[in-house]
Amino acid sequence: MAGVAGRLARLWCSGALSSPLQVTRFPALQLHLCGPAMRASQKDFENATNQVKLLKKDPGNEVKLKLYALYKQATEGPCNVPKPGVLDFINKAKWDAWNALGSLPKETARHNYVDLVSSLSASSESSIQVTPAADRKQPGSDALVVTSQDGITTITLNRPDKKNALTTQMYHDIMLALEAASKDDSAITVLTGNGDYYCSGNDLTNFTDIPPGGVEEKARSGAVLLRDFVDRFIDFPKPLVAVVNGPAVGISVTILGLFDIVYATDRATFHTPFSHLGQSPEGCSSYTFPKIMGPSKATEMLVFGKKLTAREACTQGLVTEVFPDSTFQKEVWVRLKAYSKLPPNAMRISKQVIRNTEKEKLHAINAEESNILRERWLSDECMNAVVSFLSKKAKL
Ligand SMILES: CCCCC/C=C/C(=O)SCCNC(=O)CCNC(=O)[C@H](O)C(C)(C)COP(=O)(O)OP(=O)(O)OC[C@H]1O[C@@H](n2cnc3c(N)ncnc32)[C@H](O)[C@@H]1OP(=O)(O)O
Repeated sequence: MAGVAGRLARLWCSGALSSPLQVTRFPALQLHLCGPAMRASQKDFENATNQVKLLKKDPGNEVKLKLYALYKQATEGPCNVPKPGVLDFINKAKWDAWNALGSLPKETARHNYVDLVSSLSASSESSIQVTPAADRKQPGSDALVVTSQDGITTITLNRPDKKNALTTQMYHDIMLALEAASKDDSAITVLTGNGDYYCSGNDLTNFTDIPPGGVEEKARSGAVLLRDFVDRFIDFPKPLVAVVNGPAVGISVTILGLFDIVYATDRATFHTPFSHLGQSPEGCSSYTFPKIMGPSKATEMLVFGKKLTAREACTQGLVTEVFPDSTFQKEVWVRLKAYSKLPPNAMRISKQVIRNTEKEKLHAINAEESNILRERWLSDECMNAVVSFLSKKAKL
């Protein structure tokens, strides 16, 4: 290793690697330096298919047909299915678009698809980063989108119409995404939301899916899920950043105490209405919040459900920095891209030094909070609050 590093250092100092033209003399390096503009890899393509799901603006039928045709050509080759009947308008339009690509090679179609998606992302003022290549299994549904670029793996909650409320499937998918991110080659991992909310917390309809074992069984499995979920945040080995793009509620707030950095738009609010819901704190907040902001401020939030503005949360240490909403995405991602270029092993080790002494304690607190919540979920107070929300009588 030292030999390779030394040789590279000498080459760098001699100027041999300073010009992009000269890089072509080093094929192994060229592999790492060629981006989508030169050749769209399978990873770029997969990532583009995920980016499409995050477009904010509907690109219109013509572009959607183009995307469809290029996708089919890239994955299946030239059109190979019978032409639909004239009255089957939609399928005929799709067939025509695909068929029009003739014998365009799969690789060219893949490249054109990536280019098209990239131009749409740039023009859609998406709040989501443009993100190629992610070498990972994608989650089971579109409600979570995982992308990787510039040394940053981004996990995006993508249920904007439900304010990014967390379904049971999403808890599982986030755990899988964190597991993959802990092992991938990114330096930093980000959790963020798509749309006007960061996250409205636990999806209250999760409570309606009662298994054959009844509500006790439901509460037991919920507590196991909660404990596993929070454990992943406690153990996450790399710098973990929350990009809080809007209001945050419930568990999406409590776990912020386990993040290394929390950036928030000035539009964000932080709300943990556990008493209103007949519930009790989770995500280790019964420990991290008093530690971060002192016991009485923590009590205002966790017991009395006081909603904090982003600036208040920053003053109290829960948020690292607040940005004006108009420049939030731009400023935050520029900052994170710069951080992601720092030596990843050093960052990982420094995080461990900061966090490891508390890990055991946090696991014990998580176990205790999950047990207490299991009881709370069976209480009349909690059941009434959930029924009230579901019957549209109550909102926070
Ligand atoms: C297994 C682990 C368990 C961990 C324990 C976790 C605890 C928590 O997270 S407690 C916090 C639970 N969250 C809430 O109580 C929030 C409930 N939601 C609301 O009070 C409001 O929806 C709002 C304040 C978040 C937003 O209000 P508004 O801007 O007026 O928007 P709508 O209410 O019309 O919401 C749009 C749409 O989204 C649905 N929705 C929002 N939040 C949730 C949620 N948490 N669970 C389920 N559904 C949610 C809402 O019902 C609307 O749906 P449609 O009516 O179908 O349009």
